[in-house]
Formats: sequence, structure tokens, C-alpha cells
Amino acid sequence: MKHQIEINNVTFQYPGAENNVLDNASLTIDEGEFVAIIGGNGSGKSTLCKLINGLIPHYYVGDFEGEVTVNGINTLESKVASLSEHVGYVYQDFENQLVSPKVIEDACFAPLHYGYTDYLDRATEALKKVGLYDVKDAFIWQLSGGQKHLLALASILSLSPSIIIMDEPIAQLDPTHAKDIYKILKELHAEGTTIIVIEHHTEFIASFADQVVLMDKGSVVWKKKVKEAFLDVELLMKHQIYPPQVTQAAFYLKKSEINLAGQQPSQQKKEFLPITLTESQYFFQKHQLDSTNLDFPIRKKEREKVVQFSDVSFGYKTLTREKMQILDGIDLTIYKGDHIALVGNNGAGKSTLMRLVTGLIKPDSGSIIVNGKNISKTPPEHLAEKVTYIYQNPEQMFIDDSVEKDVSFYMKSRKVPGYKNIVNQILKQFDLVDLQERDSRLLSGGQQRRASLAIGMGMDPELMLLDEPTANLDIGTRKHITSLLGNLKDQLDAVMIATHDMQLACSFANRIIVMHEGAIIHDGDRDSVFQNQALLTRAGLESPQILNLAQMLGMKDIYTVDQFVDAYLKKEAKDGVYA
Ligand SMILES: Nc1ncnc2c1ncn2[C@@H]1O[C@H](COP(=O)(O)OP(=O)(O)OP(=O)(O)O)[C@@H](O)[C@H]1O
Ligand SMILES: Nc1ncnc2c1ncn2[C@@H]1O[C@H](COP(=O)(O)OP(=O)(O)OP(=O)(O)O)[C@@H](O)[C@H]1O
Repeated sequence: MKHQIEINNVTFQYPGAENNVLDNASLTIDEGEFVAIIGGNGSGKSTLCKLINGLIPHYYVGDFEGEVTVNGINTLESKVASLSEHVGYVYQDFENQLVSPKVIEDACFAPLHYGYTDYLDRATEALKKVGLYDVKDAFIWQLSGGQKHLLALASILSLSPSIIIMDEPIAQLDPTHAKDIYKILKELHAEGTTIIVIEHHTEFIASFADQVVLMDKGSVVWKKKVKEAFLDVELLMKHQIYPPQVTQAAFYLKKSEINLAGQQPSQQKKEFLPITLTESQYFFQKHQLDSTNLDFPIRKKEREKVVQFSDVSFGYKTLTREKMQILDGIDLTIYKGDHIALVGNNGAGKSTLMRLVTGLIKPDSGSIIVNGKNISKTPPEHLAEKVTYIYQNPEQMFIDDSVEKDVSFYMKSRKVPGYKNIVNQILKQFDLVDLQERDSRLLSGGQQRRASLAIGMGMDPELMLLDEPTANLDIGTRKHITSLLGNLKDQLDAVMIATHDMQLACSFANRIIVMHEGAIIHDGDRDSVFQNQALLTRAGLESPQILNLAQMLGMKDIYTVDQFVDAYLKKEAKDGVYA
């Protein structure tokens, strides 16, 4: 039987690159499959997908060998434009795909371009499908990040492709928007569309995909059914992939050979590991565990103040020069020793608040004091000596033609003493030594993120603000970055991270600030956030899976897989309940 997509022994090298990025890669995908492609940063996932819509070899004219057919068409003999009618592709940097000022115009663009007379009907249907019809007359800049992502999807849907590829569809989305995207993909899948996602979030894969493809060093290692894909936890971790938290927890407990007495017979099979919360129900023994009394630092009000917002309001100027109010009456003090996770839905105002701290934008009313200086009266370059802001889009930080030069440039401009000797150390810390000669702008998404973090940390700041530092990172690198940030805690006065990554918030932060519609609606420790369902719902947040599992089992103070496994085993040793 012919497969819908056939990639046969493809080897590819980008123009000017030294090594092959794809190395004899082969993969088949059948009509109607929902496939998730996993692999470490830079393993070639995006490159593999660019074979399917013909960008390789037609746009990236590198050294290409092998054969790719899509719906029976040999991509080498077709054009990207005609393949676009078969394959819709939402890129990692999807904002570049939005080409018209207004929502409806953007959705009409592709069908108009392809000469469809029913372009308006197509655009309307696509906008309805992704839930954007109500804002069809809005300008693109009025949309939130999540809405822009949905618009990029609508724009490709207007051509009714039989295959949809989304490269990291939820990397910068809050959990509510993330679920929206996956629900829409599920509906499209149910209608018969083949769905391919490149995804680091294994919990979404477990809930939505039916096939998983593992890539490493430019080759396809395997393609497996989702139920089987996450069984070899240790192998996956070597590839920087972390299976769902419930799977990890179950794996470690099985490894310790405790008798998981509550399991149903089918779950006692050696090869069974739960991959969703629902499947975990019988796997773990329901048991009330003692509080593990974690050493969790409590904020003390008398600590030194690093930043103080007093009744701050701010609005961006619109095209008509009116102000669009974003932040309203913000009071906030950041103390020395604070490790803050700033959370909340897309568009809540997190980036805006961080930009205000840097002095890049000034408040309309109220005052902001940073390290004793009023930002309205201090030039940003003076504030910048102590404050580093790492942008949400890493490309905004690249100015020279190599990673090494980019890192050096900022260190030099910040007059970091002995910077020449430290550059190598920083590159090593972020696993960038092999990439140091490469142009940062041509790196993969995850590699760019690492480079931007290296630049930021190189500047030796006292206060560090990071906007979505773990988006686009594979989970291994994410853990690495989290622990690096953890190590930095002692060197920095304070760190604030805007993030949708609740696992990061749980493992890193000693203070969580929740924003909603331009206001701070909560400020407290992990417990106060994750035990408060009304707050989670209002702010569109979702607890990490392991926390849900712990709550389901009546366990308290569990925020990470390690804590879960430790608490479970300790209880076993104490009571022998599971023996
Ligand atoms: N336009 C380009 N020119 C040169 N090299 C490139 C280009 N695009 C990607 N590469 C390199 O090809 C390799 C694979 O990149 P690719 O984007 O396919 O990886 P990926 O698995 O999707 O990574 P990520 O998870 O970080 O997005 C990386 O080493 C990357 O630096
Ligand atoms: N330069 C700008 N001009 C006009 N409006 C803007 C600008 N930057 C952001 N906004 C708007 O301000 C609001 C808050 O945006 P902000 O980026 O601060 O939110 P966020 O909480 O960081 O969201 P996300 O999680 O999506 O990054 C949004 O409605 C956004 O559209």
C-alpha cells in the first residue's frame, strides 16, 4: 500500500553548512494519522518536516539526496506553491506567516493568491473553525500571542490541506490556549486530516497523538504507537526527552521493585506504564501520605528591596494615538533573594511589566524604583548595568555573525571584567562550544534560546528578568537551564521569570505572581497558587501533572517527580504498606 508521506533515505546539508543535518532519514506516514515528532534540540525535526512541504530542496537549495513523495507527488518534481495545497505548515516563528494587517484579510490571503473565487467562504470557515470569527475585523497587533497562533493555523486551513504540520504549536501559550490548539487539531484529525506536530510536551502527545517518531542526529530512530513510545524512559532521557510525569513516576517506582498492589491485572504487566492521569488511577496506591515538610523558603518582608512599583499604570499608544490601557494600579515589591515566577494567560501583561523594570518603557502614572533609582529619571543604559532582560524571541538579541561574537559583544559593552577569559566558560555552560562559530540567526529554535540565555548570563547582572526562557527547549535542556538558574540564585539579587511552564515555576520559584488582565491577582507561594482551583481557572493556569496525581492520591507538598517518588518510597519503608 502506498503511504501518504514517504521519506526515503534522505540526506541533506544546508547551504554553507559543514555537516549533514539529515542523515539517511526515512519515514512513512499514513493518511489520517496524528503523529508527534520528538527529539532533542537540533536533532533535525524541523528540517525533516520541511521536506514534506518541499521547502527542502526548493527553498533551501543544499545538498539533497533521496526521495520524498506526498500524496503520490515527488516533491522534487513539484513546486512549493502546489505542495502548499496538500501540506499546511505553521512554523515555529509563526508571526512571520501573518502577512496582512487585518485578521480576515490574512485568512483570505492564501485562497485569493491561489485564485479561489470562494476565498471569503473559505476564510470564514477557517476562522470559525479556530474560534476567531468574532475578531475577524481586528488588526493583527490587537491579537494575543495565542490568537496569532490560531490565525496562522486558520490561514493554512483556508486551503483545506490534507496534511497539517505544526512546529511546536504551544511553546509560548498558556495552558488554556494550548488546549484550544490541540482540541482544534483533534477535530481536524477526526475529520480525516493527517496531523504532524513537533512537540516537546509529552503530556500533550500522550493525550492527543497516536504515533510518535523519535529523531536523533538527523535520522529517524523509530516510529511507535503512543502507548509504546514512552516505555523506555531511560533511553528517552538520553535523548533529552522526558515522558509524561506520571510515566516517569511509575517507571522509578517499578524500578525500585515495590509491589504496586493497587494495580489492575493488565497494569501489572512488566511493560505497562501509565501515560495519562486517567490511566494512573489504579497504578498508584491510593494513600494518605504525611506531609514531607519540604524546606521551602518563606518570604520575609524586611529583606532589601530591589524593585518597587507604586500604583503603576501603563498603556501602549495605538495607531490613532489613543492609549490602550494594559497595566492598572500595580503595586509590587521585589526583594533580594526573590525567585519569582510571573504567570498568567497570554496577554495578561507579563512582558509589559518586565519591560517597565528595564526602563525601556516608562509608566504613565505611579513610580518604579529599581536599585534605588527612579526609572523615569534614569536613562535605560544606566539601569542596564544591573538589570538584564532576556527577550521572549531570542533573535532580538543577535547582532553579530557568530554565537561567540554575540556573547562577547554584550559582555564587552557591559564592561564585564576579564570577559575574554569568561566567554569560553559561558559557552561551555550552555553547551554552545560546538556552535560558537555559527550564525546565531541560523540555529534551531532551541539552540537560539540557549544562545540568548548565554548572552544574558554573560552580562553578570544583579537582577535578571527572563521572558519565557524555556519555550522551544527540549525537556533535558529545560532541566539543565532550570538547574543553571538555580545555581545562579546565589550570584544574583533576584530573578523573575515570565513563564507558562508550571513545572519550571514549581521547581524554581519561591514566589509566584499571577497576572490577569493587566493586574496582579495573586502573590504567594506554590501552595497558595496550586491549591486554589478558582484562581487557577480564572488565570487559565494548570497544575503540573505530578501535582494532580499527588492530589488524587491524597499526598501533600509534592511538586516534582523526584519528590513524588521519594515520598512514595519513604512511606513504603515506614509502613510497609506496599510490600
Ligand atoms: N537555515 C539553516 N542553515 C544552516 N543550518 C541550519 C539551518 N536551519 C537549521 N540548521 C541546523 O540544522 C540542525 C537541525 O535543525 P532543526 O531546526 O531541524 O532541529 P530541530 O530538531 O527542529 O530543533 P529544535 O527543537 O531546537 O527546534 C541544527 O544544528 C541547526 O542549527
Ligand atoms: N508594543 C505593543 N504595542 C501595542 N500593544 C502591545 C504591545 N506589546 C504588547 N501589547 C499588548 O499588551 C497586552 C499585554 O501584552 P504582554 O506581552 O505584556 O502580555 P504577556 O502576559 O507577556 O503575554 P504572553 O504570555 O502572550 O507573552 C496584550 O494585549 C498585547 O497585545
